[in-house]
Amino acid sequence: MAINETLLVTPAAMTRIDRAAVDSGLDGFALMQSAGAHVAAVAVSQFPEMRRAVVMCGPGNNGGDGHVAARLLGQSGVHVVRYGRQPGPGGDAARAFDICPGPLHPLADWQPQAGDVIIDALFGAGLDRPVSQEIAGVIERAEESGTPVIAVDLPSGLSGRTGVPTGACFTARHTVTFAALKPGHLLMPGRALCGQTHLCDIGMPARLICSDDPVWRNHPGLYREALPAASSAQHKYSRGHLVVFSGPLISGGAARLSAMAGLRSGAGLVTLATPPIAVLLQATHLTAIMQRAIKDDADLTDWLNDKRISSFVIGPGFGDLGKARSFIRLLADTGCPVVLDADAITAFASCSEKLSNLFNDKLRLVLTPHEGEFRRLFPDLADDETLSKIDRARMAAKQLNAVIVYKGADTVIAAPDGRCAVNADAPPWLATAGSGDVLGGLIGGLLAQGMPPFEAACAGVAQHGEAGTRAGANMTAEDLVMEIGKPA
Ligand SMILES: NC(=O)C1=CN([C@@H]2O[C@H](COP(=O)(O)OP(=O)(O)OC[C@H]3O[C@@H](n4cnc5c(N)ncnc54)[C@H](OP(=O)(O)O)[C@@H]3O)[C@@H](O)[C@H]2O)[C@H](O)CC1
Ligand SMILES: [K+]
Repeated sequence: MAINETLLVTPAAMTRIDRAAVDSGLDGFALMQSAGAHVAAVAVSQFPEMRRAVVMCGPGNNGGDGHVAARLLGQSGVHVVRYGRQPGPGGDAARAFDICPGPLHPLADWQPQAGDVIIDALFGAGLDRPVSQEIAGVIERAEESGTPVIAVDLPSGLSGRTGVPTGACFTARHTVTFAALKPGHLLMPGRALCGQTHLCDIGMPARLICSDDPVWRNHPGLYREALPAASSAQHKYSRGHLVVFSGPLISGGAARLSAMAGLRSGAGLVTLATPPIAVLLQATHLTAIMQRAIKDDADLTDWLNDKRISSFVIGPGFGDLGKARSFIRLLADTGCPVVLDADAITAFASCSEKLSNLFNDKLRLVLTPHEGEFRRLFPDLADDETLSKIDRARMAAKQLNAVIVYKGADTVIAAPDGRCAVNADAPPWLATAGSGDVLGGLIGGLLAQGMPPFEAACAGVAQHGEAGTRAGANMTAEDLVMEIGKPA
């Protein structure tokens, strides 16, 4: 018996798991009884002031969980009213319906009353189309009346695969789900529509909660063993040398944030490669970070003969898109890991194939696009509404032979071999100017210390979130940088 807190299981995979459980001799009805009991327990504990449990039941097993919850709530003295559709004969849901006393009213009859709490057991993993007009009307009434909703497995209307509603959708205060989370519980807007998600153990054996195409919640198990270990035998060059490219006079701050983040991540040295015109200005701001004046391709080619450089970050505040493209071509020839952010991503807008040819020797390219930058590079993927953010990131990673860090409140990290993680632990105040520059530098610094790209990206995203949490609301990107590398 278990839950898996780090594996994300699609609704289709969860259906296969359910089937495997029953095939292996487990009692499907017992799983449903346990699911319904967890729902009832959340209702009672979260809404002690509840006057009426309004249990809305759909035709499938999600509805079955609802009938179980209704029966248990009734037995514990809660006033229960049930709405919805009777399940077809023969299955577990029919059994749950049969043993739950009291009438089942047509859904459209529900009129909100003070003290109502809705238990939404209309659709869960089986949702495969937009909800009907009738249900959309009920959802609207629930919203207008402010009636709190507890969703069973998923808020009805939300795709558990994509995290995007198929049409109208409940907004839940709590969602009670079972055995493992689905992508839709973490991807936006799904995570917000779920409210607080409770992952409950219903007795599914741990050996069955698996996937042949795993997507993970970002967690230390993905990168812990690859983290750089400080040793007394090291000198500064052996701890890695990160180079960050600075833009012109007006936008040099972004590269400074990246450089500081790289240094705080543990890299031994960080050098800003700065256009000559901005060297003096940057020098007034820098202490531990070194500088090298780099005017053009010739300067850069000359410098790149120095084999003590370990990784590069280019893009934050860089400005000149043509220059970015030609610099990136030169960086590709070094064989070192490279992080492309901001302007370095935009530099390949609608011509991502030019980039894919440059880094196809081994995995050493990391891109950190936000939504707009991703769309610029991959307009077809961004516009394909059948794809989830996970699908998009994975396809982009494959196309470019790169690790894609598709940023947002639900940052997705994908590698070309299909490895994929969703980060859901960053505080909302990370969405602030300069925060992305910090992330790029942090990942660049971990790469400089020899971490492989997927692990460096997962660790960088996690450490970025942890630093944000320590820095607190209203932090600035400067505050964020100073929290990197501090103990949790
Ligand atoms: N994870 C577990 O271990 C357990 C999960 N349980 C619960 O089971 C549901 C999944 O149950 P399932 O019967 O597979 O699916 P649903 O109840 O979500 O949907 C049932 C059918 O509804 C139809 N459908 C789908 N979308 C719509 C829509 N928009 N409008 C109308 N009808 C819709 C569809 O059937 P059709 O024949 O009409 O196509 C669905 O098949 C899971 O979410 C958990 O709550 C178990 O109880 C315990 C174990
Ligand atoms: K539901």
